[in-house]
Amino acid sequence: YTSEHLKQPQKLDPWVMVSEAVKVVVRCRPLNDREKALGSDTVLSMDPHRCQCSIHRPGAADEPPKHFTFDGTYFIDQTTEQMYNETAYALVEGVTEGYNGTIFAYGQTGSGKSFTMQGVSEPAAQRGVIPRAFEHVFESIQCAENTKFLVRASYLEIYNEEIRDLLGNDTKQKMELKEHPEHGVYVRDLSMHTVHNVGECERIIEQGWRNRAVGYTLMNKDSSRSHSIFTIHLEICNTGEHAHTIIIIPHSESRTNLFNG
Ligand SMILES: Nc1ncnc2c1ncn2[C@@H]1O[C@H](COP(=O)(O)OP(=O)(O)OP(=O)(O)O)[C@@H](O)[C@H]1O
Repeated sequence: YTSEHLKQPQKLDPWVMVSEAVKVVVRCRPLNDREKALGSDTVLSMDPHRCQCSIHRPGAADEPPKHFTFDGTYFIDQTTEQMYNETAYALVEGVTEGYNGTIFAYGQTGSGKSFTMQGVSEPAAQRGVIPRAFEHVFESIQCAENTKFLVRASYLEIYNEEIRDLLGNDTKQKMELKEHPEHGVYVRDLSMHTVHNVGECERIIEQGWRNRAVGYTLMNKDSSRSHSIFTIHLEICNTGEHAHTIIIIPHSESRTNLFNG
């Protein structure tokens, strides 16, 4: 977080919510060119061993910093590779064993959600959580013996509190949210697409990305209204178990090609 974020303290409140099933990690991005040009201070420091981050009030050197503790802290010099290996790896591995898992990126516009989730192709250590999860799932499937997997993907967008199927025949159609007594909340008639390899996953996510509502990159009221959920559903044949991982993809129209852009 930079001094600009501190001007909106309500953005900092709901951080600490840790239980056995939920892990919260925080990542700090470097100052961007605009912030450097404005002469902004870096107000955050991190102690990775204590998983603690400290925020200093800009221009108040005498004031003690405020400390917040997380399950993991990633400062500007740490990579998505490191973060994936330490936080996401076990969750995705669990999915291939029949557990559900969710990776959720939360943060103010421009804070680095897309950078972390979709990532960049170069350097390789900064490839995103999503392409890493695809590779991880298909590698695990190939290594599994005596087990067959059916992998399907769905992709929806919530915009202005309306749900749309980004991979459906009519991507403008408003979808209905339903609740099943056993399986919980689901979107009726959401399309599911079988995928056989990483390349197919990447193509399908690109296709959905192009179908998203546009015009909400800037830090304005519309930005917070758009959320999208990409889900990989894994059906494991020999046990009859069903599992799925849900990956929330942050909104951004600035990246036209998720994996090569
Ligand atoms: N860890 C990082 N290292 C280097 N650059 C980063 C890092 N995190 C983010 N950036 C850069 O900061 C800018 C904003 O990041 P990004 O687009 O990921 O934000 P966002 O949270 O997805 O924003 P929005 O909600 O508006 O879509 C981008 O130019 C991105 O490349």
